[in-house]
Amino acid sequence: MPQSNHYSHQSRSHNDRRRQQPDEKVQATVNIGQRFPLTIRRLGINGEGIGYYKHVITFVKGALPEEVVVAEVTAVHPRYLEAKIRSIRKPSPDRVDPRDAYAGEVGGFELEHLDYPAQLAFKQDLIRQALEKYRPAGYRHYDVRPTIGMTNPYEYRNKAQFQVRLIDGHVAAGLYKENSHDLVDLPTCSVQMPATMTVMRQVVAWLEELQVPIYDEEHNSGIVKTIVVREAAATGEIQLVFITNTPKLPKKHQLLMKIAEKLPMVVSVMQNINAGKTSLIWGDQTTLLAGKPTITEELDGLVFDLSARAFFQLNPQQTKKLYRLAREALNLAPNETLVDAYSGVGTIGLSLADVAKEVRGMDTIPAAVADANANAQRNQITNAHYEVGEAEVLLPQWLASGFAPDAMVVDPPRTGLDNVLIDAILQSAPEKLVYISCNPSTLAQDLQALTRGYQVDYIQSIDMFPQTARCEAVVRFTKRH
Ligand SMILES: C[S@@+](CC[C@H](N)C(=O)[O-])C[C@H]1O[C@@H](n2cnc3c(N)ncnc32)[C@H](O)[C@@H]1O
Repeated sequence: MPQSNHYSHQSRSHNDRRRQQPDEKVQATVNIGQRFPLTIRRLGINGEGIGYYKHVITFVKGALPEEVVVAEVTAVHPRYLEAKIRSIRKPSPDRVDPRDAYAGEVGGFELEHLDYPAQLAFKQDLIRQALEKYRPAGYRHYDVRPTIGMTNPYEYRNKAQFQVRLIDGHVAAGLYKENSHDLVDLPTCSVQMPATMTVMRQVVAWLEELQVPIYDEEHNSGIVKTIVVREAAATGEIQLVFITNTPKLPKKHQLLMKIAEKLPMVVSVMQNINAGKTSLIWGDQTTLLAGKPTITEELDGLVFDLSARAFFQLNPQQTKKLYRLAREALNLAPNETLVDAYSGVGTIGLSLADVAKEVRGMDTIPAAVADANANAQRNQITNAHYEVGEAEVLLPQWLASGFAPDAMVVDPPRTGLDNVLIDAILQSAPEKLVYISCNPSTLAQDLQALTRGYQVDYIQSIDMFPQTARCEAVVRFTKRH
């Protein structure tokens, strides 16, 4: 789970400046291990409770607004403190017991102790907080709509990518503790689609039973490093990938026989070879062990063949809602051309191709673009085309060659839009503009620039990752005339 820094509501340059100016007063008066009572005022962008100890902003993991906790300092930084909860003197009425016992230990469960309606309110509020920090003209009038949640905010993730290690002589599969390589075994996981966990745990049990050598990071020995299980929600097909240290996978035939006999939903078994000590999970070479090389997913009538490395949104139920929001916001006419910028495997643009004259998209990852064009073909879509390149380079080139899009959807990574791209958007001024954001902070910054040429009609947040602090939003703009 990617983590942004605590000051991510502030401008990047401001943030850097603060880091270069140590506040010696804080360092001199506070020690690691020091304890004090603290009233929590709000949640930060990573879901930690925020309080002020002698005016110094203090981030307390697991604490909730309105709680009074005894905080114990775990890190002293030039301008802020990090702390853990020692005890809770006054709990929040929104505090609930997390379903996953390990929720506070590994990334991806930052809000599991917060009641779901309060999680949704937090995500709406994060956007408001970010906008207030930047104060773009007229921000107070923005219509920041209540976050669209899930009826069941569990069992939504279609993919489990778990590290495999030996712990006390037993095969464990799970996630690392934050900022470490200490593995936490996950026998259950409330946010995973149930079949992904059934397959994961069964395979782990067979690895142990057959005594398949498990990777040992310290000695760079052993073989199985990671197991990836992905389910196509619409068809129920599952792909299983063994990521290994060597091309050889001992007991391969026994494993494949057991999988064929006991796990009929697994229609694709792959092996990816990633040799040696490396921080990368995937290696370059992927081979087919059994079944077919892809699983078939469907989204709003479109079909996608997903290979092991292909990107696909992790929450299929909410992805449908997200793309419908984009469709409503763009409200395309049949004679309009659309740019799908930061297109990934083309799912947004392809889902809109039926209501557009032409879709052009781009992404920096060649494999994603190849998938996008293959996905277009697979669905007999002839008016969509994807190119490899940076949005900030390709869009100006397209404009220079006379292409004048009527509509544009941008879905950038957490870093937001490049300034050159913002200038190109303002210059070409497509009539319709929709921004899909996964980071309220950079969204707020980009809105400041975009409101030179556009007005914000509304900001609709949608919860793509319940139980986490991640926040996604769709912004609809209207061009200023
Ligand atoms: C949030 S994902 C969007 C994926 C896609 N729109 C979807 O719905 O699945 C952001 C994408 O932007 C791509 N990307 C990152 N920097 C880029 C750039 N400068 N120009 C174009 N694409 C970029 C990444 O490769 C990634 O696929």
